[in-house]
Amino acid sequence: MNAVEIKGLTKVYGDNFALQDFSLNISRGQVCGLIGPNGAGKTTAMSILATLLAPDGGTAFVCGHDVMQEQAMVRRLIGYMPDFFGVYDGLKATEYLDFYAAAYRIPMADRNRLTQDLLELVNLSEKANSYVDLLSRGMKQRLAMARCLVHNPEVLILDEPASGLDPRARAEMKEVIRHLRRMNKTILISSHILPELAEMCDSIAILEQGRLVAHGMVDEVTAARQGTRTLKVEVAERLNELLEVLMMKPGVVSVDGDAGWARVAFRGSKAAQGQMLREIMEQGWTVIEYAEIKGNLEDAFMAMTGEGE
Ligand SMILES: Nc1ncnc2c1ncn2[C@@H]1O[C@H](COP(=O)(O)OP(=O)(O)OP(=O)(O)O)[C@@H](O)[C@H]1O
Repeated sequence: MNAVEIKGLTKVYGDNFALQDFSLNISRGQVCGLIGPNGAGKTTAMSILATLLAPDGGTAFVCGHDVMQEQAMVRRLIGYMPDFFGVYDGLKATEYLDFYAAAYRIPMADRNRLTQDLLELVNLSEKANSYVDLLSRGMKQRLAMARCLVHNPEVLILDEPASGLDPRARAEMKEVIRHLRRMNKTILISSHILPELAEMCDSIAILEQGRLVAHGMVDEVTAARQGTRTLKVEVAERLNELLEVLMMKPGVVSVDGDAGWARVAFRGSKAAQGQMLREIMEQGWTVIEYAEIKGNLEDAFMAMTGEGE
């Protein structure tokens, strides 16, 4: 049985598909990186898995339990770290963890040891008596990570745990995640920072506009992406309409718009690339620039997920 089984998940807001027929399996003990640009649907997928949001279609199971039908069970099995969270003023780090441990009904006699162990795990022991609102951002993120571990969950759902951290704080966060991996936790972790995720993940799933565009072991996805080129298509007018048209063209993997130009992830022959240019010109666009954005693999990944320039 997979630790996470997502099948055909769909979530619609008005006429915007936050998730469209999204399927993903994660085996036990695996670390899966969920990559995508802003608005791709990562938080939506994670909120559904965390039982906090109902999908409009599809199913999701955590260790065989249905997130819609067996919410209490699923909540015991998961540790969820949201992308935004608050900390309480006037609580020290130990009190903060103790509060959450009490909420999970951990016996009082065990809580002292538990909070100490968790603080050690996230390398915050020396801040045990510091007020949480006075901790640095990186420390708060690590404390939040400790918080989602109080009930020793099987599966961790970490929504951009490294966002906004400086390189040193990111490295510390990575170390914590490596440690959790060694503890055989199943982890779904989202990020914009693919190279960092690739290092610590077994598999990678790439979401674009609510759809899964690639999924596999890190090496497989990396190899498959090597055949993908990023094209710059600059037009004089009607960019938004062009984005929609391009999305329908053969070979186009994803599209997003920038200041006056479209960034197109394209997989296909040079002839197909030329054909695409001919078609958009025939459809009335004045194309100012049509060029391949060169870069290394990491740049290509970043471009694919809307982060590259
Ligand atoms: N409550 C909501 N009401 C309306 N639209 C929403 C709501 N929540 C999310 N969306 C839309 O759903 C899409 C997916 O959003 P989501 O937050 O899941 O993306 P994301 O990949 O987590 O992005 P980010 O990297 O910015 O956190 C976006 O287009 C977003 O605007």
